[in-house]
Amino acid sequence: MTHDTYDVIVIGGGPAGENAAAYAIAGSDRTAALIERELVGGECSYWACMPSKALLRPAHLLSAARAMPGVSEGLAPGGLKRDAVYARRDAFVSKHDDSSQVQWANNNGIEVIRGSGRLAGERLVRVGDRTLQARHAVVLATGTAASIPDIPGLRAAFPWTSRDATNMHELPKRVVIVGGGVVACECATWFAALGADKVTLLVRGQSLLPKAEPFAGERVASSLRSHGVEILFGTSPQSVDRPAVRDTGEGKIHGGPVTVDLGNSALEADEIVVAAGRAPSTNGLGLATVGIEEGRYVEVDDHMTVRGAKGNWLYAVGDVNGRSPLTHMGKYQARVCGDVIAARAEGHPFEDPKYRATADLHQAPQVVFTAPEVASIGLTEKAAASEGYDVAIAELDIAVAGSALSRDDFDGHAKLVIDKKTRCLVGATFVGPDVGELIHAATIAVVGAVPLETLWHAVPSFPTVSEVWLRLLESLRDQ
Ligand SMILES: Cc1cc2nc3c(=O)[nH]c(=O)nc-3n(C[C@H](O)[C@H](O)[C@H](O)COP(=O)(O)OP(=O)(O)OC[C@H]3O[C@@H](n4cnc5c(N)ncnc54)[C@H](O)[C@@H]3O)c2cc1C
Ligand SMILES: NC(=O)c1ccc[n+]([C@@H]2O[C@H](COP(=O)([O-])OP(=O)(O)OC[C@H]3O[C@@H](n4cnc5c(N)ncnc54)[C@H](O)[C@@H]3O)[C@@H](O)[C@H]2O)c1
Repeated sequence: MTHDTYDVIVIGGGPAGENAAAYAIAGSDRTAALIERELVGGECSYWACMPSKALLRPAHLLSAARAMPGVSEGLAPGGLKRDAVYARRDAFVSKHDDSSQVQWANNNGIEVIRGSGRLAGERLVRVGDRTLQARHAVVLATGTAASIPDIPGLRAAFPWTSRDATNMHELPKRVVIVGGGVVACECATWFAALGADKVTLLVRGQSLLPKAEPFAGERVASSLRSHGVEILFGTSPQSVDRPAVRDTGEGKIHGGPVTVDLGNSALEADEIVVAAGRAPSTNGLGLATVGIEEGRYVEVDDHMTVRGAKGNWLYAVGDVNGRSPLTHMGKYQARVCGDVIAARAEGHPFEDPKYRATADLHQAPQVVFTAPEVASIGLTEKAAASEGYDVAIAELDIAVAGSALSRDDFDGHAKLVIDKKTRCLVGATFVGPDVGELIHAATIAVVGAVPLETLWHAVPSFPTVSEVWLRLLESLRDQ
């Protein structure tokens, strides 16, 4: 057995782990090991953000082209060319070859160790038959995995998860999706756009995207329906039956037809996709060896230090801490974490705001790449009320010169949530084509605590979709 010592050991080489390692040793002679059991780059690069957005973008472009006189007439008949879309997606996931990310790590002084890492006591990590010792810090960045609900027959039916849906090579003609959250809505969008005959969403609640402003879920539902997607609210599978299950590989149809019992009725499909949330990848991580409970999100303070572990050497960043399961917020936490590790290692004070994650709980932006897109930052009206804010609301359809020019069928809606006491935004939501590009202005207004009186002087260019800001501010002039 060999013992190796590093200044920093990171378990999990997704976007959060990579950034924590890089920031913790940047500009120093500290050493870092990054332990990864699959591919460096993590879920985001190969099975989540990148492939899903690569599948969705062609659908958005085709829809915009179809709505534009002078362009639509020149389009070839039929829909998207599936093989070309898959080929571009495969390029974005580097055909599941992580050598360029390993090269990036090496160029930044990080040693990549292949294998499954687990804690073995204070500052000790086991990987294979090696025991590694950390001088300064161990960072947990192991992410999450898809949850499979405990529905009789579901697991045995070998359902698709988001890994298969994002890496699909075969299109199930009839597909049932369990869930009504972000993954379910994005998946339904690309299945319909790529030519599935029947897409059915089984939503146990009464709305899509329940964490967003209600109008967002309503607009996405109405658009999905207009593309032939059936949405069954208040519905959860009672049991699932698939007599012929085959391990055909990722993104290939996993056997014969699936029957989903809905209680009063049954549905038959060629594939069932589970999009019912995520669970933290902490089982087998050895948390018990340092007194932390396994199988739960790892709780951290704002420095990303794990609560309950003595001695300020154990950190957790990204999805595994459950604070804000988005790539950009995991990377933000990783930058904070890396800077804190560096400051502690060098004996510097770390009182400055850059050493504390303050934006990931209530000031996180998110773009859901459905058609229409849903872009939001901060608190919804309901969340602001439950946080005790007395709020003013500005809300209107996005109907400005810029939107009319961008596409003939532009249909969008915007809402601002303003704290009456400070006259600053605490939340904003935009729904419409390409509104993802509007959200950073709102993020700056929320995080920068820019009062309405100052925002008035931030004049949007004519004719852009951003002119909606002027309309929203005008609607607040008497409040
Ligand atoms: C379908 C889908 C689409 C998404 N789209 C977006 C999007 O558009 N934008 C966005 O911001 N977010 C999106 N997300 C969320 C995003 O993928 C996650 O927030 C992000 O991947 C979290 O990064 P992470 O580094 O914390 O974890 P991960 O990316 O999950 O990486 C964790 C890594 O740790 C490794 N690992 C786990 N346990 C061990 C161990 N014991 N030893 C060694 N290695 C281990 C894993 O193999 C993995 O590589 C999407 C998620 C899904 C499912
Ligand atoms: N564009 C993006 O930013 C993006 C895209 C995809 C995923 N993500 C992130 O990835 C994470 C996972 O997304 P998700 O959609 O899987 O989770 P989610 O929490 O957004 O949605 C889960 C859905 O599954 C349903 N569900 C849960 N258990 C169920 C059960 N037993 N039976 C029936 N339905 C059940 C819930 O009611 C909910 O509708 C989220 O944090 C999301 O923000 C982000």
